Amino acid sequence: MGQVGEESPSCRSLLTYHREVLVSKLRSIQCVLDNLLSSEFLCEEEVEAVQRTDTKPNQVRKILELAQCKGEQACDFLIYIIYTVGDAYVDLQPWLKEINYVPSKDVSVLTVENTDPISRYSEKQRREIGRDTSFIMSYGQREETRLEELYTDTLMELFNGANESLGLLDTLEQLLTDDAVFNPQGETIYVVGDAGVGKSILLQKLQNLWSKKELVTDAIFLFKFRCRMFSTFKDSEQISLRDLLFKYNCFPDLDPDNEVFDYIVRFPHKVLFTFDGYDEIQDDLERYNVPEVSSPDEKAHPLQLLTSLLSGKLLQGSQKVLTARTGIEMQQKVVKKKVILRGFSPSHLKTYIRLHFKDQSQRERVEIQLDASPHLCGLCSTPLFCWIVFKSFTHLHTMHDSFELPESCITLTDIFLLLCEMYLTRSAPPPLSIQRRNARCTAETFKSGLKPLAGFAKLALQGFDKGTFYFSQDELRACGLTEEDEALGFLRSVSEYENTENPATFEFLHLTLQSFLVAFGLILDEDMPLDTILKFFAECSRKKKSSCLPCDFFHNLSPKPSGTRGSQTNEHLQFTNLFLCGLLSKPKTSLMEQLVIFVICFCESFPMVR
Ligand SMILES: Nc1ncnc2c1ncn2[C@@H]1O[C@H](COP(=O)(O)OP(=O)(O)OP(=O)(O)O)[C@@H](O)[C@H]1O
Repeated sequence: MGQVGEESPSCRSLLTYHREVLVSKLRSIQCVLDNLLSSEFLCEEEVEAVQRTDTKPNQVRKILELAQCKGEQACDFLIYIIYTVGDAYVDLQPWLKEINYVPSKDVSVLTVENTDPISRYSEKQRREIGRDTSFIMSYGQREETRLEELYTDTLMELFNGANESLGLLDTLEQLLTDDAVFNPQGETIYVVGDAGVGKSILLQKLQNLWSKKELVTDAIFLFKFRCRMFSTFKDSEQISLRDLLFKYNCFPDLDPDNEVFDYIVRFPHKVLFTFDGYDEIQDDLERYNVPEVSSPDEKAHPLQLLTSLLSGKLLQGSQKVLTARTGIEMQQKVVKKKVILRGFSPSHLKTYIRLHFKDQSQRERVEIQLDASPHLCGLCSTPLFCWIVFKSFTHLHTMHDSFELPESCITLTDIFLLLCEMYLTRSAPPPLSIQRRNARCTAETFKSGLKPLAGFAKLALQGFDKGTFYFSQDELRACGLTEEDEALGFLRSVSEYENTENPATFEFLHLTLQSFLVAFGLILDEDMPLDTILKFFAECSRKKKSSCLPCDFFHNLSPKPSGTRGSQTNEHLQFTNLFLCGLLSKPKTSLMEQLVIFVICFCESFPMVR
């Protein structure tokens, strides 16, 4: 029997005294019925009789009557279900406090299974998010690394509204706390950082911790979005908030009464959102410039739903973490807390080296080389570049005994050339020891892999041209890329929920790689007159000064198909620009000249870059 103090009333009488509260607040009837049935307090016929009863309040009345007929233990167990499945019976938790409910020994030994749609949905999300976030995806399809084996903390600096530093965050969890909130009316935690500094991985870590219930938060639901997904909708498309949440994350099972969505609307603070890559939709937002939505039942364009969520017009009080590249400004009134990611500190870098290199001799070798090259060390503070350098080092070192990292003045272009070289040598069989000793010849590697490289360059260029980041297998084939090429590592597959409207399944490993390949393709194209490339620079710098809408240059080169929208930011063009400079710089001219001559001689073997 439930103990409610010394002179505690029986559970049976509690159900009578508090009938009104119970009738109005007991939701999730199915969970109560399932448990009363499995513990044999009710039989199948009685459960069916409840289900046949017309309204919810009448169903509750019927359950109360049945429990009271069955006796004290059945009533006790009914209250115990409400007590145990707290998530489902949120509204009745104050009532349990009011009656000072403490479960009796008799019912505590009985098993309660949580079959409530809300808890079930939360568990489903945790399972799916756990599965989706356990690996670092950028390692290509054939070589994934577990997040927990490689995730390394990075420097996270807090700022206030006046962009004054408030110091460093000690742990990832502090991101969600109220510390350093400079605008309590704001709704969004804004995380910014340069390309490749680890914004997406930070969100992935946060999501992974949540999936394992290791994140200190009240949120029982987590919805994760990549912002670029919001640009894939047609201008005229309108969807409901419900569809946005469930269709692009996961659907609640066995929820005929829409309880999950109703719960989200009633308890938004139980929801955590992560939105990655706000910079990727800046142009669309500016162009769209539409009023926000304030009703969760109203259909609207997904971009409207996004801005309404971020501002708190929809689901006010839900927690939202938004990432963007440095330089993208958000409306101050929306931001409650701002964090700038600074990449690896020297000690983080040491940890990352330890995690990355299991082989001690390789680890020591890399440490020595990094210590000797502050320039390389500086580049390695950006996790993406660090990963490329380490990955290339590991791979090329297994191919060639003599491989060392470039000693001084290594540039970003060198890093991306190294990455391409690594991918192109990947498909080669493991070298015999005699071959390993042969000197590494970068130009030969590029020549032998030029066909797929030209294909990827063409694909990258087409993507920039159309303002898309996703590619279908047909588009790959049209660029001359084979199934084997897909696995080289340049591309990774897109998560199934990110783009369900679109058959596209691939994206480049990272946008900076796409920028690099665009630059590579522009130079490789023997039909590309020099003045066009020069025009590119002029165009790019003019765009920088003016409105920062970068797509016009590409529009000039080829007309943009109707219905597509340019959403790259100027930064992607700036990266391409930077790589063009790098590839045309003196130290690289010999390699590029050899490749261009090679393309001209064997023209018919290559998918034309343009
Ligand atoms: N904290 C980290 N620990 C280990 N590796 C990391 C970390 N952060 C980033 N990386 C590596 O760097 C790569 C790029 O990181 P990420 O995609 O998160 O960058 P980003 O800041 O989101 O870049 P962008 O703005 O271009 O989207 C990851 O795929 C991973 O290999």
